[in-house]
Amino acid sequence: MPGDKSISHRALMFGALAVGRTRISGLLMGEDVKATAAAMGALGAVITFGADDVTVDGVGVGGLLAPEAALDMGNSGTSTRLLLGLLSSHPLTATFIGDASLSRRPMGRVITPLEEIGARFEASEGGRLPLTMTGSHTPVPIDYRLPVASAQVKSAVLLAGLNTPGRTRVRETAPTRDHSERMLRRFGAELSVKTDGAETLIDLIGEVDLKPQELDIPGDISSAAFPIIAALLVPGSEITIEGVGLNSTRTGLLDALRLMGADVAVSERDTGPSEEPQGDIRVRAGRLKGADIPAALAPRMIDEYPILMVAAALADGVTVMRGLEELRVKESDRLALMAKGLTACGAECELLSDGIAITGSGGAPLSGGAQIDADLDHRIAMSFAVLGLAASRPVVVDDASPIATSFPGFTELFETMGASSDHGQHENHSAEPA
Ligand SMILES: O=C(O)C1=C[C@@H](OP(=O)(O)O)[C@@H](O)[C@H](O)C1
Ligand SMILES: C=C(OP(=O)(O)O)C(=O)O
Repeated sequence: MPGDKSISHRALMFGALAVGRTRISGLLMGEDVKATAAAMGALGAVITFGADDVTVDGVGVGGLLAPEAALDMGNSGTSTRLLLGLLSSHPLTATFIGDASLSRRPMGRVITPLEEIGARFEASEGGRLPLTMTGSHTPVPIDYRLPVASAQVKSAVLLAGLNTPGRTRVRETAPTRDHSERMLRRFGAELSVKTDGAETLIDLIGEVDLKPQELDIPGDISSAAFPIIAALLVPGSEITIEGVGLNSTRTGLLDALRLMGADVAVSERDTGPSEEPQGDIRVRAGRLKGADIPAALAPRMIDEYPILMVAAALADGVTVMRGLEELRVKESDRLALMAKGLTACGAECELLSDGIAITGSGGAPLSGGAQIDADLDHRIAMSFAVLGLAASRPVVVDDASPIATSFPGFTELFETMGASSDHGQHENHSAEPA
C-alpha cells in the first residue's frame, strides 16, 4: 500500500518545525501530500525527494517565513486545516487557495478556535477558500472542546499551540485519529493525554524545540480498504496486504467487516510504543451479511464508508449505517453521491436523516452499466471502480484523475490483481462497455 496520507502530512509538517534534518521513508507521493510539501517549502523548510527517502530540513517552531505567493492546497482538507492551525500562531499573512472541491468545504470549524487564539481571517462566503489569514503576534493558549469529531480540527488547535506560550488544551468526546499526538511526542513535544469522565483531554505545552526524527510511514489502511473489499466481493480471491497501519483510531472498517461476517485476519507486528502500530491483513472472499454499523464507529472509519457501502450492496440482507453527517462535507457530499451511484448501478438503498440503509443483492452481481459522476472525489471514484468488479456490465467513472490524491498506482495495482480497466479518454462519456 502507498504510505498513510494522514501520517505523511504530519511527518512533513513536524519535520519542517524541528531543528535539523528529519528523514522519512514510505512517504505517500500523492497529490495531497505534495501540496503539503510545496507549502512547507514556501514557508522556509527544505524538502528533498531522494530515491529511497525524503529529507526535511526544518526551521524550528516559530521560524516559518511568510509565503511569497498563495498556498495552493489542491484537493486536500488536511493540508488546509492543519496549516491554518500551524500558521495561526506565527506573525505572518498567508492566502490559501484550492480546487473546486476544496473551495466548497467548511473552514469555519477551524476559524472559530483559531480566532480565539488571536488569528484574523478574511474568508470567502460561508467561511470557505480562498481565504487569507493573519497569524497572531501574541497568541493566547485556549481550552477547546471539539464541537464535531474531527482530527483535523483537533490537530489545527494543537499545532497552533506549538508556538503559543503555556498550555493549549483540546477536549474530545469521540476518539479521532491520534497521529498528531503520537508524532508530536515522538518529536519531543510536551503532550499529555488523560481521560476525564466522557472526555479525553489533550494538553500541549507550547514553545518547545522539536527534535528531528527518522520516520518510517506504514501503508494506508484507508487505501487498503479498496483491495480488502474487492477481495471480499470477488469469489475465489485471497490477498495479504503487508505493512498496513493498524492504529486503533483507524481500524473501524475491520470491526464493521467482522460484524458483516467477513473473513479478515490481522497480524500485528511488535513496533514498540513510540511507533504507529502496523501489521498484515489477510482477506478471503465470502458471503457478507447485512449488519447495523453503529454510529460510534464513524470517527474510526470515516473515509471508509463509501467503499463499505459497496460491500453492503452485495451482502445478504440490510445494512444500516448511521452517524454519517460528516460525509456530506468531504471532497463531495459522499452520502448523496453514493446513494445516487449505487442506485444507478442497480443497488437498493434509502437515505436516512443521518446515514443510509442498503439492501444487499445476496452476492448476485449488480447490473452496473452506469456512468458515475465522482465530483472530484478520489474515494467515490475508487469505490465505483471496485463496484465494477462485482457488476455484470462495466461501470464508467467520469474522471479517475482525483485518485492520485491518495492512491497513486491504484489502477495498476488492480490490474495486477486481475481487474481489467480502460482508462482512456472517452469524449462522449458513454456508459457503454469500453
Ligand atoms: O486528520 C486527518 O488526517 C484526517 C481526518 C479526517 O477528517 P476530519 O478531521 O474532517 O474528520 C479524514 O476524513 C481525513 O481524510 C484525514
Ligand atoms: C476526507 C479526505 O481527505 P481531506 O479531508 O484531507 O481532503 C479523504 O482523504 O477522504
